[in-house]
Amino acid sequence: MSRPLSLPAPAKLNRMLHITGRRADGYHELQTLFQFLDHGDTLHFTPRTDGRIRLIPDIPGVAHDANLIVRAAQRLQALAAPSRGIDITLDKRLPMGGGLGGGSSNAATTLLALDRLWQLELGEERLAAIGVELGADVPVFVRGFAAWGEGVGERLQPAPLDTPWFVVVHPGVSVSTGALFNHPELTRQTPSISMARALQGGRNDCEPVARRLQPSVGVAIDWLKHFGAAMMTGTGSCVFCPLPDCSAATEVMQETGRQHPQWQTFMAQGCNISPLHVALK
Ligand SMILES: C[C@](O)(CO)[C@H](O)COP(=O)(O)OP(=O)(O)OC[C@H]1O[C@@H](n2ccc(N)nc2=O)[C@H](O)[C@@H]1O
Ligand SMILES: Nc1ncnc2c1ncn2[C@@H]1O[C@H](COP(=O)(O)OP(=O)(O)OP(=O)(O)O)[C@@H](O)[C@H]1O
Repeated sequence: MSRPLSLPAPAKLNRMLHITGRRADGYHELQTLFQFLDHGDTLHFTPRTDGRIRLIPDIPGVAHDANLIVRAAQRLQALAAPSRGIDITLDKRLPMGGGLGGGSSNAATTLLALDRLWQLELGEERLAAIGVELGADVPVFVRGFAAWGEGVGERLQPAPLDTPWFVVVHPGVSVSTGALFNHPELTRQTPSISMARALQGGRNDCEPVARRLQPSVGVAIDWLKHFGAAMMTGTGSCVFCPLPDCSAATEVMQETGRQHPQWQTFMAQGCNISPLHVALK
């Protein structure tokens, strides 16, 4: 059997996130700065010739056909010869529903991997268009550059972000993206700003509602604020704090582990080119 193609599915952070409006279909218009982390899941792809799509292992609580990896593979299989199949092994490291975009990143890695392995040559624009139907964060992972995102996050332009180290905390609870976006107290009318202004620093409009829905999110943000400009990513529940270098991040991580052993904590560096795209080069 041939060796599998192994590719990363990195996490993303929303370095700021403003909600500027709500579309007729209920989705919210955002302005956000996306950045990748050099930390995430890994997927291993081995082609089959019998048209089967297999995922090993399935994610507990996520039905096979609901898994974004399987859905991404099915979308591309519809554009390929019917004999094209794939075995996909998933090493999951990212907490689910944590605002790190793990599911979207898994889907994007699958789209780029199968485009290559099945020689479809669809290109990133087409893959991003397929991806946005799977999840609002898929396009940024397909494009692979740190970005200023508008619309629902699908209108992207490169953003020259700084690349600090981060300590990321999952405070042991999850925030439902749907419940947060439907909450009556959500700020939905932040005036639009320029990317240049956003790069000077911003907030996450989802934070106050996330604190209400899951008070542990607020505890984690307030803890990390002792060390730097901590905030929440996406709709939570993960929170992050930028630190100047690896040793500062190590210290904060160790102190967090001592004081809050119940939280899941990791550290990683921000990257403006996705580790997926580096691996595919
Ligand atoms: C908030 C972000 O994390 C920013 O990066 C993403 O936009 C969320 O993306 P996601 O988790 O892929 O979300 P989706 O699976 O597309 O949407 C989940 C649900 O959240 C709501 N939703 C999502 C994104 C958005 N811009 N407006 C919304 O109102 C919708 O009710 C939707 O049914
Ligand atoms: N391959 C997958 N990995 C993770 N979650 C998946 C996957 N496929 C489907 N899902 C579903 O998607 C939900 C959201 O997962 P994900 O990890 O992307 O959330 P998130 O980090 O909050 O993302 P976002 O920042 O886009 O809101 C999960 O709770 C799960 O039910």
